[in-house]
Amino acid sequence: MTAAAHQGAPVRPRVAVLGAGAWGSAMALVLADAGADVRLWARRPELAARIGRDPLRPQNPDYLPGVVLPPTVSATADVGVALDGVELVVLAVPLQRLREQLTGWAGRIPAVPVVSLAKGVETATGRFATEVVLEASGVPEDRVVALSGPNLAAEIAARDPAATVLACVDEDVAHRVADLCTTPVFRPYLSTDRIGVDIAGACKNVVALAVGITEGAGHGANARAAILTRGLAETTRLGLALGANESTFAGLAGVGDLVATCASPLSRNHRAGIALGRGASTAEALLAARGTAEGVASAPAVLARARAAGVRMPITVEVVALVEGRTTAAEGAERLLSRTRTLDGP
Ligand SMILES: NC(=O)C1=CN([C@@H]2O[C@H](COP(=O)(O)OP(=O)(O)OC[C@H]3O[C@@H](n4cnc5c(N)ncnc54)[C@H](OP(=O)(O)O)[C@@H]3O)[C@@H](O)[C@H]2O)C=CC1
Ligand SMILES: O=C(CO)COP(=O)(O)O
Repeated sequence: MTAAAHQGAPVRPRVAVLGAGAWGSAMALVLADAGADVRLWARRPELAARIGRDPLRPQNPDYLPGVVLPPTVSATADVGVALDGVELVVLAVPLQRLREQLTGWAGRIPAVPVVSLAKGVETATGRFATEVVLEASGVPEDRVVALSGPNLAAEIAARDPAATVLACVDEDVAHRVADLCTTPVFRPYLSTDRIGVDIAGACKNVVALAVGITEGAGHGANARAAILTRGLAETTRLGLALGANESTFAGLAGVGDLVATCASPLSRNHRAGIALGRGASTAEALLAARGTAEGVASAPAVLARARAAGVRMPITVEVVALVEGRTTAAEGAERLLSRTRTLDGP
């Protein structure tokens, strides 16, 4: 027994956050505020060193400039150190890099709940985030949790109030994770629709690109609302075809995240979309995003998955054509407006 436990001091749970970008660092802050000792893994040793330079005031200037993390967050570039003795693992690696990281960590992830933060579709396989986690880590489905919702990292790091969804086929596991990350300003809701939450998160980045494109092309609030709403309709259609619950798309991970991402200048996908709408190339738009804009790589994979399932996603079709340099924003808008009349709803 430790000296602290002898003296009756509460033992803080230990958790690992693997990935020290904006979202991993912001979630490290949430988990520490909720009472955990957090090991934040950075892939670059120099970033781990920079985060921990003043251990009483850890900071990640690369991704959350100006934010002082709680002193119960420590950074390391050694994944073994990060994972030692933890009761929760949080994966905060961008989706296109997730499989290679998980493969490298094979056999090292302890038998605890594993939370996936990524929002996207793997280009090579068409797999959504928790599908990649299941395949690449071997962690059983009843321990894999998708966390998604309107959660712009900079606002979370500023301790502005937010809500999120924790989805796991085993609701008790989602409850356990919620116990570890609930704070006075961060409120998780629970779901058992893991795949629905994943689909909602991946597709909202594509819709955020489309809304940004509309904005960058100079169109107003009516056009943006139409793209957001019809983007949600096609996302819901894909979700239903892939076995998700319709209610997920009306919830925080669906419409909630769309509203936040499509309205906020903090969203990297939104910023990339605005650049594309103004005529920038995809490479220029990715620079304008200033961070990971998952929608750009994910859009073709979403479309491939939709086509395989026989689902129409006309907005995604136009985003893909623009990202691949095969059309302009104006031509895309014209095609969307002249489509055969259809019913409203998914
Ligand atoms: N930021 C946000 O507001 C939110 C993000 N998300 C999702 O979270 C996920 C992570 O995004 P976020 O933290 O914002 O990303 P950032 O752009 O802030 O950070 C990128 C992270 O990816 C790492 N990285 C880059 N290349 C590789 C590689 N080859 N292998 C492993 N790691 C690599 C970077 O490490 P290094 O510094 O060493 O290059 C860094 O930790 C995304 O799927 C995103 O959609 C979800 C909700 C909110
Ligand atoms: O997912 C997010 C907010 O919920 C972050 O959006 P971006 O990746 O577009 O910045």
